[in-house]
Amino acid sequence: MTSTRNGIPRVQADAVSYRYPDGTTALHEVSVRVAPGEIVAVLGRSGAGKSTLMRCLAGLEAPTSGRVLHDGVDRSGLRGRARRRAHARVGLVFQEFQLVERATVLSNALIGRLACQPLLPSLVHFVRSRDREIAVEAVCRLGLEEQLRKRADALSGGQRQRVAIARALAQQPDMLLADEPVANLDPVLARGVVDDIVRLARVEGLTAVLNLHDVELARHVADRLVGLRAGRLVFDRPTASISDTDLDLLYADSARPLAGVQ
Ligand SMILES: Nc1ncnc2c1ncn2[C@@H]1O[C@H](COP(=O)(O)OP(=O)(O)OP(=O)(O)O)[C@@H](O)[C@H]1O
Repeated sequence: MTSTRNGIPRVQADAVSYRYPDGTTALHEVSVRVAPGEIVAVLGRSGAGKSTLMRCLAGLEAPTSGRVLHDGVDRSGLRGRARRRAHARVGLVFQEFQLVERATVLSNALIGRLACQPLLPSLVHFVRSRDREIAVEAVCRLGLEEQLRKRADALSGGQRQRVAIARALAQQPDMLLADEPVANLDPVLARGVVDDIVRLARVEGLTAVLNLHDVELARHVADRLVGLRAGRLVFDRPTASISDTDLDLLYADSARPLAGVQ
């Protein structure tokens, strides 16, 4: 458990359980706290509940029981503009990039700005010059200035994911949540993109929570590792304190006992 100087985590899950409509319970009373500026990687086997936890932390799903607090506040009751503002504070990056393929890099980044606007201007795609500046700056920070006017479908996989990160940064979030952000990329590109996310998070003082399949990469970049197994929290500790044995047990066949892991 990590707390900030004033004791309030950037995001926390308190005894979060999540059950899908078909009855699958994906999370069982998971509690996690992430301090401002902290880089946390979520690990676990396929089906362990990583994406579900990410979606709960992002506020995209409401827990079946338990609660999620952002800066100490439960945002689930927010509606309208307050809700949009709250959502804009969390920048999301997904495996599938989710770009508008036929739009330019700049237009895709500008979508991040629309998330910060009141509903009406965003519906008519009204773009203020300040929004454009912020979007251009985000694209440049990802090293894509040469590609500003290119269409998203004309970019490589690594460049496309960088556009998705630029879109998230253009929201000027205080937290980045990246759910398998590099699962579609080769290992070298994957490392480059994750390094970019972490570098930018550190420079901007952003909190970052990453769901990563590559354990070594996670160990390399994260301050803390959260291990999930069959929807239950197995560990949540500083990276340096997680041993190979902890990781072996996290990924072991379900028939094997979990004794000794905490
Ligand atoms: N829409 C859904 N409806 C029903 N069950 C679901 C749904 N999405 C996920 N699940 C189930 O919830 C559990 C957790 O899934 P989740 O996607 O969170 O795991 P994960 O650790 O992210 O897996 P992966 O690494 O394969 O993406 C799994 O048993 C999965 O089958």
